[in-house]
Formats: sequence, C-alpha cells, structure tokens
Amino acid sequence: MKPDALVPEICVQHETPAIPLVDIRAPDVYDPLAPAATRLRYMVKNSDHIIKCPGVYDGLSARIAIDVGFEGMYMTGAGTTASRLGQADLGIAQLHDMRTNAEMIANLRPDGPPLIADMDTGYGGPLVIAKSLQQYHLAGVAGFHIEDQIMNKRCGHLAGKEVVDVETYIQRIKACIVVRRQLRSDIVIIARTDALQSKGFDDCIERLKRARAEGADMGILEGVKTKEQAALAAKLLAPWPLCYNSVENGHSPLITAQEAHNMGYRVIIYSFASISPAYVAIKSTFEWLRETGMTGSSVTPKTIFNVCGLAESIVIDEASGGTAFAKGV
Ligand SMILES: C[C@](O)(C(=O)O)[C@H](CC(=O)O)C(=O)O
Repeated sequence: MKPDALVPEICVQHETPAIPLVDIRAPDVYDPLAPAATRLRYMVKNSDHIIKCPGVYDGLSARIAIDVGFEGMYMTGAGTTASRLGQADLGIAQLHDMRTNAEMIANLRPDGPPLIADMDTGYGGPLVIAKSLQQYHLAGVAGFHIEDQIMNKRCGHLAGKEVVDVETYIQRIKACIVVRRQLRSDIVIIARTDALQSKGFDDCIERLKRARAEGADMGILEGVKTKEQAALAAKLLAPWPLCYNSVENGHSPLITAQEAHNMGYRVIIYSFASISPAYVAIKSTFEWLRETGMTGSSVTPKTIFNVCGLAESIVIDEASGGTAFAKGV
C-alpha cells in the first residue's frame, strides 16, 4: 500500500472572507482609460480586497507611491499643510493650497492610481464648497472627504475638536451632491464625521446615515477609539462603503488592512505613511550632516530623477525629434 493511501483525505476549507455587498454607483466594466473618479468607483465596488492608499504630500512622495505600485493614493491635508506651508494641521491650508497640490499629484500619471484628497471642511459655506468640488473635479481628483468640524478645524487626532450642528454638516454634503450632479462628475464624495469626541458614537452614526441619505458615496468615522467601534460602524452603515483612516500613533487603534477589510471597510488611507518616515530620515540626516559635514547618503541624483519620470521625459524628447539626451544623461 502506498504510504499516502493511509493519510485520511482532508477537505481543506480556505477561509476567504465574504466580499461584503457595496452600495456605490459604479460602472460594470473596468475601463483603464476612464477618469480616475470612475475607476475609483469601480474599484470600491468590485475589488475583493481593501484599497490601500498611502498618504502622500508632494510630488516625490506621490511618485514613490506610484513606483511601488499602489492602486490608490491619499493626499493628506496635514502633510500638505506641513510641507507647503510649514504649519500644523489647524485649518491653515485653504482651497488654493490644497487644490494646487492635488492637481500636481493627480496629473503625474493621469492613468495611474486614483487620488483621494482631503477637503477638510470644504473651506466655507455652500458656495465655497461648490467651488472646492468643481476645482477638485477639474484637477483630476478621484475622491475627497469633507467633514463636520468647525472652520477653525484641527487634525482629527488632536483633542479639543468642535463640530458644527447636523444641519450645517448636511448642508455641506448637499452642496457637494448638487454640484457633482451639475458637473456630471463621478468624483467620490466621502462624508467624514469628527463628532465622536464631543457627541459620541450614536450621534456619529446618525450624522453618517444622514450624509448617506443625501447621496454621499462613502463615509469616515474619524478617530475611532476601539476596534469594536470601528467594526460596529461598518456593520451599522453597511452596505454603504466606509474608509478607514489609519493614523499610527494617533487616537485610533492599529488596525491592519486585512482586519479593516474583514470588518467591511473598502478603502484604507495611511495619512502619515510618507511624512513620518520623511521627518525621521531628514532629521537624522541633518543631525549627521551638522556633526560630520557629510550627509552619508548613498542615493544617486539619478535615482530620484528616475522615480520622477526621467525616462518618460526622454521618450517625449526623442519622439519630438529632440536630441537633448542623445549624448546620454
Ligand atoms: C486625515 C487627515 O485629515 C490628514 O490630513 O491626513 C488628518 C491626519 C492627521 O492629522 O492625523 C486627520 O485625521 O485629521
């Protein structure tokens, strides 16, 4: 008798998490040439995994995210404020700062990973919000989140946040819906609530349900305190897709992408994924430089230029009959 005939037949049941139903308007067929917003909708609805979006704050961090092969990106407002203005995330960046950064990032590779961008409070009343949405749409942004903090907002992972009343929040969402319709845009509207600190969990769920009823495509419950809270929010709001804001060392528990997916989240953004390591690397290099007069870096200039599209530029020059790179680069 062959030895393996003694081995009882085992029927291995692979645990594949059930793909939760997702309620978002999306095309049935994926078109790689469709606008980023349309592609994002398709991905949210049809992906069998959670869409991981690293936080990017400038051209280089976005280029690296594209190079590494992420399927989505997130433009962090905190990172944009820090890198463009040298300020803390306290509502100092305005529409112009955010839109110009988002436009540059979204157009590095228009056929590349869709960009979700922070829109904070929308930067004003309904008319300003209308302008914000229009500008994000024209900039090629695929989706954005808009929240219910007061205009003098602060990072969602700081204490002392204040929120506007529900009706004012819903006005913000309605302004987005009306303008998106007028523009015939597919831009994904993500309603975020920061009310957990001051109003509690139930109030947040009510706010998100109201936003959903108005037509917001997705939701974020900012600053959840426990994994149970994160899971319950997804359950109570299903099949509405939720996005998880993973801020390591912030107010929320660490939840892996797989855990978030199993809870029913469809997108996970990592707000500080590039700015935190950049801070650590730049600081230690500068300290070393101050001490030794050398940076100690082993990265060649060309490495950076390659990530930033050197090859694409050469192709354009050659295709146009140029000779700028004929002697090498
Ligand atoms: C997501 C966020 O809006 C951002 O700007 O990245 C911030 C992140 C942070 O400052 O911790 C937020 O959570 O408010």
